[in-house]
Amino acid sequence: MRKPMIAGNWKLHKTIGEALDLASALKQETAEIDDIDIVIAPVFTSLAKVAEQLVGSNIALAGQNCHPAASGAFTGEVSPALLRDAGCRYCIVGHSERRQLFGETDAFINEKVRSLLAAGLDVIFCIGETLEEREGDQMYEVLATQVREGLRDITAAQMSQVVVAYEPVWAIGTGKTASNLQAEEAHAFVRGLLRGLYSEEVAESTRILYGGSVKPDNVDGLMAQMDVDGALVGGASLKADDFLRIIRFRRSPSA
Ligand SMILES: O=C(CO)COP(=O)(O)O
Repeated sequence: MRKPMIAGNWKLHKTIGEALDLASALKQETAEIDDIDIVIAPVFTSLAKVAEQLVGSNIALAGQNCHPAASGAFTGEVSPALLRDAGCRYCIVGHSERRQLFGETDAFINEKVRSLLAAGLDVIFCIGETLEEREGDQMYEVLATQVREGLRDITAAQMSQVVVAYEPVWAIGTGKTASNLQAEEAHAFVRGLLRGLYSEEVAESTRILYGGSVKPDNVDGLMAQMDVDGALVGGASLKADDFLRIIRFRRSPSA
């Protein structure tokens, strides 16, 4: 049984004060929840303060990005060890915004994954196709390449520290969620890739989150899909009420 994960990617939003307010509201309301992994990813400048606020909570902290190097002349970058030092347990890598807006390649993303794992952080590894790729029947090929290249040299044992997030680019910030069926098809395909690259055990134990316009009114249907193990939430994670409703998704009777 895979433990569900609900993660909030705050992207470039919120001052330190606003981040503390939201983290405090979430902490209060999730004190009793222990059957779901809850993660939030504020901007770098808020991490250390939010970490202090989250002590004693059920909420874990994630960085939104990192540089693979441990230290050095990399102006503007943050290393996995520094994220850990700031209180992070996770880091998001391979987000489509990083791939598209900052030109990140599969090879660079792979370097980050390896560096994060070596530093003892868990990885939320994002993949997803663009609308053009989907409509051009390239979706499966794109996902296969992203998984194979992004996870290159990651061992089966290390996969216990990796969560995959399927985020179709056309569904991010657009209000166009993938249908339950579209999400399930992609997730089942990704699980099949993990089966081929690793083993049945790795495929069955790795969590695959869905991301792209997850909202309170569509989370239940998505989470009812067999291969959807959680959500990576952007816009709706910025409001306590919405994010809490997503955390409290209704489980389908068979789940
Ligand atoms: O990119 C996302 C999470 O990483 C999804 O963003 P939205 O939920 O705003 O579509």
